[in-house]
Amino acid sequence: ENMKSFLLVNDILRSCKVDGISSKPAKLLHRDIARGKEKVPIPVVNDADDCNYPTDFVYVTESVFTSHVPVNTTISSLNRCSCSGDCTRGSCACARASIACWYDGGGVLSSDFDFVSPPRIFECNKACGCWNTCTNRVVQHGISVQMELFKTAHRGWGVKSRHKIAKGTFVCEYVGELITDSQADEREDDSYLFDLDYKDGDTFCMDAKHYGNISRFINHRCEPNLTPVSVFVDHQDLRFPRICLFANTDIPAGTELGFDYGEKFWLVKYKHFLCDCGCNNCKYN
Ligand SMILES: COc1cc2c(NC3CCN(Cc4ccccc4)CC3)nc(NCCCN(C)C)nc2cc1OCCCCCN
Repeated sequence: ENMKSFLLVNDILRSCKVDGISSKPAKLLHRDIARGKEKVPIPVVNDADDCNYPTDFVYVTESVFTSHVPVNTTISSLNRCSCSGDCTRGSCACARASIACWYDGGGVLSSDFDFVSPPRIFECNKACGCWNTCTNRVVQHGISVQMELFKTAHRGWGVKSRHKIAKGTFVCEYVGELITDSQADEREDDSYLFDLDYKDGDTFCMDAKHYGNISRFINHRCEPNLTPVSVFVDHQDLRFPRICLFANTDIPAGTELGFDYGEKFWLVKYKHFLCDCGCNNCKYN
């Protein structure tokens, strides 16, 4: 008996042996902030302070409405293709509506994709003749990049990649509560707004404060590694583009993700705080 308990204690001591430097492991606060709603888990870690994981929002995987907004989602209004094989050729109507099918076989934007002024992408949809596996279907298959929600030292929560992300990879969609411009004008906390700038008249907005996904935690970067691209899938109502964040460069594992929030954000926020993105050409500090 003595020998057994000795070996047990010995085992325990060995397992919690402290190496030379006390490299405190990051505290895992939650194994999946999406609670299984995404294809991949999104763990929450915090080795910056004693805050718990965020609970002041509802995790949703697609944008939601809290009041009636007239979006045309009739299948008869959908432009569709009648491809039988793969939708990469110029003959695919959806690819043509996007100017070209910008995705390569692996679901990654081709190297000639214009990240400076990106074209709208019309993915193949529920009315198309092609297979669900066709090349022109990427954001509709959801998140496949492994990310982690982590507490930054001075910029609240942030999102980092858990593996290398190749340039052109779809990372995540900025989802939230779809509201009108005038409703947005009444929102006291505008920290999670995203304008769906559509020229002709009624502009809409997304507010990820109360309803959102992992994108709501992605911070601003003056040298962004993500670029928002407007994508249409199961409706083609141009007032409501799906804002999809794609890697605009190769992103090494463990790198914080960020996109350019733009002038409008900083016009409002620079009175309250300056940018702390740490990039060489930081524009707002
Ligand atoms: C801080 O960043 C943003 C603020 C925004 C905003 N702020 C208003 C300011 C006035 N108060 C007024 C107010 C103050 C206090 C109480 C109630 C109302 C209500 C909110 N309003 C609108 N659109 C609605 C108005 C525009 N239209 C009428 C010109 N869009 C915004 C987009 C922003 O970033 C976008 C990029 C960030 C991406 C990541 N999140």
